Amino acid sequence: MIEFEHVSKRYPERGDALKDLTFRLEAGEMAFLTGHSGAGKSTLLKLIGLLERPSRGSVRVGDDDLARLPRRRIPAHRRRIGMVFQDHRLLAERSVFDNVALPLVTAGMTRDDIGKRVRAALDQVGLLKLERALPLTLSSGEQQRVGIARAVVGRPEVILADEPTGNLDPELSQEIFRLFERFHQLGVSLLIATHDLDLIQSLGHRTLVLKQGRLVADAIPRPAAPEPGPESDPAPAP
Ligand SMILES: Nc1ncnc2c1ncn2[C@@H]1O[C@H](COP(=O)(O)OP(=O)(O)OP(=O)(O)O)[C@@H](O)[C@H]1O
Repeated sequence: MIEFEHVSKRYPERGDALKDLTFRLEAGEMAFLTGHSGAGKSTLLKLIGLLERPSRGSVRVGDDDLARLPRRRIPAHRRRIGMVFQDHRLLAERSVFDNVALPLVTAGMTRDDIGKRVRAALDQVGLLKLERALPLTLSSGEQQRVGIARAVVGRPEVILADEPTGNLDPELSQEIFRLFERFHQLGVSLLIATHDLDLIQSLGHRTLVLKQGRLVADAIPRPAAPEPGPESDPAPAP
């Protein structure tokens, strides 16, 4: 569960990025976050990952009020969250395996456990055969799947994705969103910031819309009505 209560975020040099946001994402829920460039999407995700702190209001993740989380528990909090970025942020000189292993190495896991977890994560994203490859030898869709494997390798409760398909064509974007839906079916909570309105519309999950830092809509989009065909044309007058 993620809960924002009257959250505002002000960057001293730029002013308000988020204004009085209140919403709740239930455990296991999948939702999209959309809005114009500069609307505050990345800032909202950063508050959940504790990469930024709110200026006002409270953010809760599970039982934790993030403002009261002791410093020593911040690494454990970050491990509950898998982050996926538009630009993958992979280490170019390290193999796919090493990139995915990184969060587990940082967490001090044993080599055996790391091997098992990394291969399971690569299997989930369909990249088991490429574990020795270097990221730059992969397509952008494959690189993004490595980024997703790295995000899920620690078995997070929450996945936050910031424009994960920003660099991908529509077919690869579909593939990435199908992967996210699979994690959703496994019980992971997901909040995905995206500009891809067609995909949002077609998938029919809850969508939060930000405009200049305010939450201006929170609803499940209905699929677009089909264009009226000839059979639905009104009968000609006799
Ligand atoms: N570290 C920062 N320091 C100062 N201002 C920032 C910082 N990060 C974001 N901002 C400002 O906060 C506002 C919201 O930015 P944010 O990146 O959250 O929007 P966004 O909706 O993710 O945009 P985009 O879709 O372009 O990524 C913008 O005006 C931006 O300039």
